[in-house]
Amino acid sequence: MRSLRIGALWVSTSFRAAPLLMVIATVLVALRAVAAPAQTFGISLLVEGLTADRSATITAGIAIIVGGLAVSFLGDVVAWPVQVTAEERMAGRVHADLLDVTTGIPGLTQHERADVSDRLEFVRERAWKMGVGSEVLLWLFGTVTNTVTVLSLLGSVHPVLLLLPLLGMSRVWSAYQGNMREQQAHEDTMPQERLADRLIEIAKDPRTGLEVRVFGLRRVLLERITALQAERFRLLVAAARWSGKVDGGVRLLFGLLYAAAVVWIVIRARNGQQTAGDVVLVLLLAPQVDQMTGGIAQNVYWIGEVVRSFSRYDWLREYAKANSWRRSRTPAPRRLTTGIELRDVGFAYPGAESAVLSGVNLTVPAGSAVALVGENGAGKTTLVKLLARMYDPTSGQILVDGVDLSTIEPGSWRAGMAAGFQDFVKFELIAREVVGIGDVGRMGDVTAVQAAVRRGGAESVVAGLPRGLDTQLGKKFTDGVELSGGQWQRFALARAFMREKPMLLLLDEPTAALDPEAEHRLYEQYATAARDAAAETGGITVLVSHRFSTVRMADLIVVMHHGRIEEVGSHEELLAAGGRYAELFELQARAYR
Ligand SMILES: Nc1ncnc2c1ncn2[C@@H]1O[C@H](COP(=O)(O)OP(=O)(O)OP(=O)(O)O)[C@@H](O)[C@H]1O
Repeated sequence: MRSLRIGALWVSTSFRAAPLLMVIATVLVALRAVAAPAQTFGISLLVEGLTADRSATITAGIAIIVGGLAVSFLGDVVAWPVQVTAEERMAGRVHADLLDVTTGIPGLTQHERADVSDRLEFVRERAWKMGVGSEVLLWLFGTVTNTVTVLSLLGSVHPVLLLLPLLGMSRVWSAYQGNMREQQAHEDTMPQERLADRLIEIAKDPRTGLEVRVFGLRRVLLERITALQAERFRLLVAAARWSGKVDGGVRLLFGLLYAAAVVWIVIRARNGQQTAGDVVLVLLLAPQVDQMTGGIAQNVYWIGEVVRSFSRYDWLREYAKANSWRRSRTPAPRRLTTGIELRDVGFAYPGAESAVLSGVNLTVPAGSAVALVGENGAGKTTLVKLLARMYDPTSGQILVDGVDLSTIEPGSWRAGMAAGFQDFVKFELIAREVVGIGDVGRMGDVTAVQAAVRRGGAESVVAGLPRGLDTQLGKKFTDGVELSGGQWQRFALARAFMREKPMLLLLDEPTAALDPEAEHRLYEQYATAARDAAAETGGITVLVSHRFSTVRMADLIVVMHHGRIEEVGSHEELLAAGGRYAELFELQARAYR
């Protein structure tokens, strides 16, 4: 059942990529596959006509030879460009499909589970092999047509000769076994390959270059990479040796049988049991059989690769379907009336044994700004990710105006959300796009982009760019401008402020690269605007910061400790309570005095 589905996926993807071209290519391939054996048959007719002096047979023979030649010529001229274009379309289609399926998965679980992310990586890396699917499909069709024609001709001379292609198939078997072994070796050495690649990246990436040099890691990295590669090559070479030996033996055996068949048919002809035309036919067809089985043997690898690639792609589609949160259909509310409530929320990262959050109970009223504080690893970012619904809680519920977040359609929930993170992405685009993508629908609206730049405090950065908002950012481009960490961060903030009145604004240390004063100014400015917007939409702001001068501006401060909520209240309430918050606040205040 699954193999049928994979076969159908292969054929349908090929024809969907270039329908007309594939139909033309299929017809041409069929004609070419029949042309060579037909010409051989024409030659045997010609010989027979000449030896028996039958002009009708001679004419038929010549007509078939000339027809075959014409078809081969036409096929050679037209088929090539048609096939190349179809292949290009197929490669494009496969990459687009793959990207569509992968980015369509709404959650992040697939990145957390090593087994899933390994398979995902494997699908991506080997995607180009699906891209040759149309070529292999056409080849397969041509080979089947060619085989049927050759077999009918051989069988018409003597059925025993059908053993020849049958035995030739042992070459296909040996090639298949060899390829399976080599493929297995490749899969077995994937962890070493990936680790070596990662270490190579660390060794040469300018972003890691600083630490690599400061700590003198070059030698350690090189030794690790060499050891990993040596281990990999050892396994790969062992597999290649095995298939070389088996295939060589089988080919030798086939060659001997082929020689015996030729001798046998000549003896029969001398005894008057076969005609001269038959001998010619076998002599000319035997190399074609050899070529055919050799071709199949060589291409078995590619058939296997294409089938394997499509079966991985099929797995990905099934995985995406199972993780598409299809049942989350409720549209997100357009404005919040009560707020967000976390009811006994617990969470463990996929594949992790211990819980990162447990027993989290919290009510965030609509229109309020809440700050999450706590030591490193307390679970603040994790809570933010749950609110963005990157994952669902492993226990408990998050209720949005009383509706379970896990039932809300993820796209509509995120459409009402804006976010800025500490580990923001440096999108190497044009400055105006770097900000504009914060609200794709208004990306082209220059006024909106300028307003977001103002809100994110990025005006001075834009003013310093040679072409202002039209400057290409990033050093991968010849005329691209590279920014400092803080300047990139201001752009990330501006991006977060593109959506003017979000229902949920998540700010997870998006100002960590700014100096405390700049951060304070920015939040003061932002807080006033947010209050106005919140009155209209009931929007909630969730802020994570280690700076108490910022945190104190929030309506509600949540102190987290070891994945639990320890204290909740306003700045004044928490100071008066004299708990962890008061202690941490005092520590930080003293440091600044
Ligand atoms: N993707 C992940 N997979 C497994 N564990 C994770 C993952 N991300 C974070 N953790 C673990 O979850 C715990 C909480 O991490 P989290 O990032 O939520 O803390 P945080 O309070 O935001 O810390 P910080 O102040 O350092 O940003 C940590 O112990 C961390 O090791």
